[in-house]
Amino acid sequence: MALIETRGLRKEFVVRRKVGRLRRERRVTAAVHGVDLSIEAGEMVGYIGPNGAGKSTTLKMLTGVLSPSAGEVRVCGLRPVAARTRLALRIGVVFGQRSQLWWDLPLAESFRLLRHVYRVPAAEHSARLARCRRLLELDEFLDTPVRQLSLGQRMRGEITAALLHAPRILFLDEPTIGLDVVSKQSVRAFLAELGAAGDTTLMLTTHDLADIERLCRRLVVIDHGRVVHDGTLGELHARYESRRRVVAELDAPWDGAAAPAGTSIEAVEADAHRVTFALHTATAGELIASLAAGGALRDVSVLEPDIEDVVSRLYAAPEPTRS
Ligand SMILES: Nc1ncnc2c1ncn2[C@@H]1O[C@H](COP(=O)(O)OP(=O)(O)OP(=O)(O)O)[C@@H](O)[C@H]1O
Repeated sequence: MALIETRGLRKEFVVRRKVGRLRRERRVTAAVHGVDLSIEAGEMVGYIGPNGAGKSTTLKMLTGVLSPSAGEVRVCGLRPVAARTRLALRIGVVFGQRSQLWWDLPLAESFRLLRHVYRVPAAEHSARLARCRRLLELDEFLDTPVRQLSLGQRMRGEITAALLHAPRILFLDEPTIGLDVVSKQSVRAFLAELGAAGDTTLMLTTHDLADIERLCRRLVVIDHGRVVHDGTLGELHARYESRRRVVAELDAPWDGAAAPAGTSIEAVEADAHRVTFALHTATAGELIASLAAGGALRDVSVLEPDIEDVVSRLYAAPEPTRS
């Protein structure tokens, strides 16, 4: 059985709306609308979607915070709500809004308390903590009360806290939100190493697609509570016909000729000295050879398809074209 398994997972919320001065209307909305997921041990899965798509609601059901309205869910073979305490020993959770640290205590004290909460043998605990201290560079603020930590420092503390009991799955809800560039890179590098080691399964939600590019081979996209894509980033690019591009810098202005076979022209800039080609069936090599044969080629760069671009097209796609 997969480590995370859902079938027809659904969550409805009752929303009460004021209508006129006295009346209240009661409406049921489905935040998660029949999600099927199967995630194997060791996978690193990005769970993305526009605002209000149902990402956090799904994570809450997977971690036992919310009970589903319908459908089946098993995480580490357990029903999350019914077996919440047992599940807590097998999963780690980092939800940006909620802290598992003690606000008034130094970070190191929170880690010490968590060792007792999870009953982790001292030697194992200190080995894991030492690794996080080194990789997440915690030492300079270990003795600082949590309330005085910067967001980036606290997030590094939260990730450590979630890992000290060696969970099989780490769930992260927006782990890099609000962090500066350096902290983002440090968190991503750490999670990449954690995932590469293969013994922790990662599932993360994010609006920062650089997180996905860096960390996740598999991408599950949800919109209006339904899964609209489940596959690799490469498959997403193929499905939305993302193209590699070649930017050619020319000695002489582009003379307006047709694009070489298997390519199209996307932009002509810098007084026609810079031309951007999209590759359809031609390879970059064929295009460059053809331009070089024309004589005026000074420099080229090849641009990989842009994840922001393909995801914004996916979010904007009308309902029927999604699968
Ligand atoms: N407790 C609640 N009561 C009523 N509606 C809710 C509740 N929690 C979430 N919703 C609604 O369910 C939908 C999905 O919300 P959810 O927080 O799961 O989205 P999300 O994909 O995580 O969004 P974001 O990217 O903005 O965090 C939204 O329309 C939201 O307003």
